[in-house]
Amino acid sequence: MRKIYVFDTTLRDGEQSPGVNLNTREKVEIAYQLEKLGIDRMEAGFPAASPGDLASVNAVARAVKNVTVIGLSRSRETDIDAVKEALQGAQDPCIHIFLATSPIHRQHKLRMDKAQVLETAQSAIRYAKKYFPKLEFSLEDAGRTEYDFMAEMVGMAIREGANVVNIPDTVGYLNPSEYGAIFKYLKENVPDIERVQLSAHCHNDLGMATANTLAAIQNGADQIEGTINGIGERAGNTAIEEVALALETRAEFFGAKTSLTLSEISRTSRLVSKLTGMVVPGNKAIVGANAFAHESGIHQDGMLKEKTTYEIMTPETIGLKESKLVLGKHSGRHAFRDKLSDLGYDLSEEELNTAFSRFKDLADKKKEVSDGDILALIEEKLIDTPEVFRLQTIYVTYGNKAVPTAKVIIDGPEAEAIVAEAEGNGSVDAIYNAIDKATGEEVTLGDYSIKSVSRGKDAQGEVHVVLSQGEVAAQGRGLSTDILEASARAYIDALNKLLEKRKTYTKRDHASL
Ligand SMILES: CC(=O)SCCNC(=O)CCNC(=O)[C@H](O)C(C)(C)COP(=O)(O)OP(=O)(O)OC[C@H]1O[C@@H](n2cnc3c(N)ncnc32)[C@H](O)[C@@H]1OP(=O)(O)O
Ligand SMILES: CC(C)C(=O)C(=O)O
Ligand SMILES: [Mg+2]
Repeated sequence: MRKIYVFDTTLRDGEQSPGVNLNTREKVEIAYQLEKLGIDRMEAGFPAASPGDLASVNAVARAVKNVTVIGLSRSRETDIDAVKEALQGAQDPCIHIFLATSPIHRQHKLRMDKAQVLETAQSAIRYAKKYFPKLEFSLEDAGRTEYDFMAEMVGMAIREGANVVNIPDTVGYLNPSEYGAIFKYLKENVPDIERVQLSAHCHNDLGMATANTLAAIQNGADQIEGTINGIGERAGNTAIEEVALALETRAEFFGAKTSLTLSEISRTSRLVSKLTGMVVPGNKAIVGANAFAHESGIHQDGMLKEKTTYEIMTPETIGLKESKLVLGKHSGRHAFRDKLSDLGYDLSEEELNTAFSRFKDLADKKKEVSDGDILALIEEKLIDTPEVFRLQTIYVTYGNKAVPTAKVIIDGPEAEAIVAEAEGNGSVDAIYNAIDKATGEEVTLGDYSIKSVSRGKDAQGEVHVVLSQGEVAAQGRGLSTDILEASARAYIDALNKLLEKRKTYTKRDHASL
């Protein structure tokens, strides 16, 4: 299996993401984690950019031991001197010099012709080579550079002693076949090309960074450059984790591998996201929260029967504990039963069907149904009290300067709809007064409490009430994404239990008479 070297530039190109600014302590923390991940080379920053970046690169250079530490430099002696200073103390230092080669950059940005670009790069490499045995040279915007000029620049870099030559698609312009073709062309047309490693550095402007990087590997690239989570300038860089997992998962196709410790990927991703403040989208390949999560019933059923039906990689590979079967409105009975069994419930087919239909009602109202939701739903269902009264509808009118009113429609003992309206000193009080009117029962509210049983804006509220009537008391519980509805449900639940208890209380009383 061919080894592909990993050049991580999270701390340099990644930090160029608008809004990201890592201080020295944060850079060192990420650097230690990258070292654990097993990257081969780490670009720690651009020392000429600021004294702070120079100091950070130096701190990283002194901290990590098993990784080549790299500093970026323009083709200028002052920048090279800054890298020299920054990499003092590094075990294995390397300088990375770049100069743009495309006609657009030559004409508009550098205002140089081809000969000047060649000469500027050549003298920079020559100067840097006096201090750095290891040197990488990048042809910035190589992707939009003429083939023959690219070959000329690469040939010059080889003769001047570069160890790695990087062919960046700086603006993410190319497609995989075009990018792959560049590597093939250079391999076939540049004398002594085998004396250097060729590197791929892609940007994701058209969403093709990973595909382009893989195309480069297929066409002979020895090194890939990228960042964790694909962060970076504009739409970002190639996401290292994507390339590493593509090579791992399709090893038979690519015949190449990185030497990353893949089980550190998830941890590294979380750290980079936390310290850069760049949130990883849920659907991001490999490290997104949904990358190993399944919500649809058909997929969950497949997963429960055989994981390879819907997972081409295991979550354990990247250091996650397990895949997630998320219960939501698209879930089916198989996943629901599995969740209940995890929670310690073994329901009969009939109980399961009832619980499942209540779960679907809840799932229609909530994005994700949590374990807490399910426990509440099941426990509520298992208490087998006849529903003398059943809540149909509530309407509440509330204004901080008006008296709250509530209207309830309740199915009564004969399944008849009873309508009642009442006022109260709050919305819940108005609802409870309306229920009292509708049911004709005189009860005393002893206790009322409310708590959230799940998280987020669409969390379910669980209301507990205690009602009493003479010596008989009963507690009830109501669950809903709306706390007023949960309050009404709890009240009616307690009332039904109270009526049931009252029957046995009266019988026992009569028996003892
Ligand atoms: C594709 C990439 O990711 S390249 C890396 C991009 N990263 C960064 O730019 C982050 C760090 N940069 C910085 O802090 C600043 O740009 C500095 C300190 C490097 C330079 O700042 P300034 O001296 O104020 O110059 P400024 O950034 O405005 O302009 C860049 C200058 O460098 C020149 N330049 C650009 N690339 C190169 C290069 N590879 N080699 C030599 N000169 C270059 C430009 O032509 C321009 O020169 P000019 O001033 O003669 O017109
Ligand atoms: C500095 C170079 C390698 C770069 O980041 C790019 O061209 O994208
Ligand atoms: Mg870049």
